Amino acid sequence: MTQTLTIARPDDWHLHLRDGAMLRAVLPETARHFARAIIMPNLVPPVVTGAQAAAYRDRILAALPAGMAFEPLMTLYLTEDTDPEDVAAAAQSGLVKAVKLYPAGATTNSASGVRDFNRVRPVLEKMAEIGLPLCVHGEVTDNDIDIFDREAVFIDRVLDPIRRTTPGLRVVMEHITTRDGVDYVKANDTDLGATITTHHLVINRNHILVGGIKPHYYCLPVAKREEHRLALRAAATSGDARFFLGTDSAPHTDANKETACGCAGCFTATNTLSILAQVFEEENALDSLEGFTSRHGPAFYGLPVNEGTITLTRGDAVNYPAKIITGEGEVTVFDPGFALHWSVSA
Ligand SMILES: NC(=O)N[C@@H](CC(=O)O)C(=O)O
Ligand SMILES: [Zn+2]
Ligand SMILES: [Zn+2]
Repeated sequence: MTQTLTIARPDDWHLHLRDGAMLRAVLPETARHFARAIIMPNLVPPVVTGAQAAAYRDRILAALPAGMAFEPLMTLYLTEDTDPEDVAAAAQSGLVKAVKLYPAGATTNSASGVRDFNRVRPVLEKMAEIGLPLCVHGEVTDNDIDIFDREAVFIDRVLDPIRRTTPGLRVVMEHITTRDGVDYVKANDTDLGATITTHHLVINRNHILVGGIKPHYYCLPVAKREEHRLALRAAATSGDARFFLGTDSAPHTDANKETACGCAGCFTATNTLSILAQVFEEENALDSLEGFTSRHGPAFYGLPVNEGTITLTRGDAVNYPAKIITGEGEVTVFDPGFALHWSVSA
């Protein structure tokens, strides 16, 4: 018997599209299945102003192949020089749906991020006033904090104080990787949500390191112990609307991944929905998949659920390319380590 599942067309609430030739190559991988995505602003130079976001949005739409529909939901990269009035104008025009906080040095292209959180206080207060969400890369950057502890320490030292001193600020904890992140979200009823990636539901830190180093499993925040992966799977499949899909699909060329100092990021746009269907099936939670991929995110952002649908069909092994060819070089598609058997059709 063929099993099928039709759900509202998904959105991706955390996506890296890059620019130029890379953008042209990776955009169709997302637009094939997703109606909208929150577009991360960590280009070089970063997307800081409303004018830069408008120009980036135009470049994304120009890169979209004919016949494909996709709506980029733009974000601004928060710096210590960000002008609260520029943020407010970009939000009020409908162009910008969130502001992204990168602690300086935490991840790819975060050098222009925030060092002194007091300096962005006026922007955060303006955002709380107008209801514009803050998307947070939640890791401290202190040298003396172990990389596997950086998310939990960020929650205590940075995130919780920001939320306490900025009542009404709506926050998305991006790509949570720990039980601590799950618990923090669950302990707070209002103004807080979290995205969970596809790859953090599949890999733990052993996958990166056991049997040889696997650069294509290296991302930030780095995958943690198995108990944390299980906490993420429980949260994603629970039906709790505070948790929603942000793939964090983050293309880097193989040359930049397979090297002595490799870039962080997993490229999952191509096979995310097949992987997620399998994860939710394994957790006996296929009826919660639509909430995670298509309903909880729009609810948090105050946007309508997409009208279109996609259908997932369980059948023979699904074929997907091992690599995407781009004008900058090849990009390896995330390998979940098991055969996939849910295919996607529009
Ligand atoms: N997740 C990653 O490992 N990398 C992202 C940046 C980010 O989301 O932190 C990237 O832009 O490559
Ligand atoms: Zn990040
Ligand atoms: Zn990211």
